[in-house]
Amino acid sequence: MTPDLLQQGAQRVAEHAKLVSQATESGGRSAGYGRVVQDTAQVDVTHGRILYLEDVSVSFDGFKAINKLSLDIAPGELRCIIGPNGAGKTTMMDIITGKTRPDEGTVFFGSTIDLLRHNEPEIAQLGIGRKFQKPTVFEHLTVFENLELALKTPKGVKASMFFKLDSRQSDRLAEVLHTIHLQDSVRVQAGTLSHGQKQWLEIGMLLMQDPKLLLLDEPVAGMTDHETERTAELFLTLKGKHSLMVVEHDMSFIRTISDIVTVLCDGSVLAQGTLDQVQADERVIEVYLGR
Ligand SMILES: Nc1ncnc2c1ncn2[C@@H]1O[C@H](COP(=O)(O)OP(=O)(O)OP(=O)(O)O)[C@@H](O)[C@H]1O
Repeated sequence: MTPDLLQQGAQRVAEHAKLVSQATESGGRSAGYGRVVQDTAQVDVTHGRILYLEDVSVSFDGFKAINKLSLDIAPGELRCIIGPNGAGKTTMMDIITGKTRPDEGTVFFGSTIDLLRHNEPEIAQLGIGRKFQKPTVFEHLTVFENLELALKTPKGVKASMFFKLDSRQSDRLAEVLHTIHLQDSVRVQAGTLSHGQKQWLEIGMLLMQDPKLLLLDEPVAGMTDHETERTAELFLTLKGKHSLMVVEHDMSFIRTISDIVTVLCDGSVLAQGTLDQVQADERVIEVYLGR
């Protein structure tokens, strides 16, 4: 980890603390938004790690899908994960997000939050957002409505109907629209967007909740070359403000966005380093790149 990343992480925590104090002052509806921010502000990254897995294993019917997996991610880092089919990439994300319980091992968010003590909704609330491969936006709603919906914290239909964005949330929505390059499509029905635009909208919906860590599974699969380039720009914008774990098979995309690449194989880390380093590793060539 570089000193830059440490500094970015510390700065992010300070920004969150400021937001929390502002949200508490404004109260009312913003208290819902503040509650989410407060949860994420509690992530202790002073040890330079936002995510930490050690000796994690899980078996399905006797088959070890994850085998003594250890890895950590620094605050603000954009980590790329590659590996052959069946390497355990999805299972690793399932474990981090609470969808799958490991048989053994340690999974920490920051240095104090034991993720194995939390369920899926709690982990999302703590500030870990996940994007699956296929876009899941609300096709009959507009881009604006999709983003607005991502913020709706009040429970129940009636509360949801009368939910209105406060000025902080409106600003956030405008900022997210700009980040995902959809400001010109704000009133467009999501169902009419291109595949790439739908993916960006779904990422925008996650960003509305200001996650500390984003897990993205094959984000550019099915995208045009132009959309892939725009997605690389988007991820480079998010890096530093959020921590990202990106699982992807598209090597030219990985080359554009990556600092450190982790290669998974048979449920554990086979190699780690720059893309050039891992691509030159004989073991990696054998199991994956040279297939
Ligand atoms: N619920 C399950 N029950 C049984 N086996 C499973 C289950 N989930 C995953 N596996 C097995 O665990 C191994 C790892 O699967 P996983 O989906 O995590 O790999 P992956 O690296 O994401 O692969 P891909 O690149 O194809 O998506 C595979 O052999 C898979 O068949």
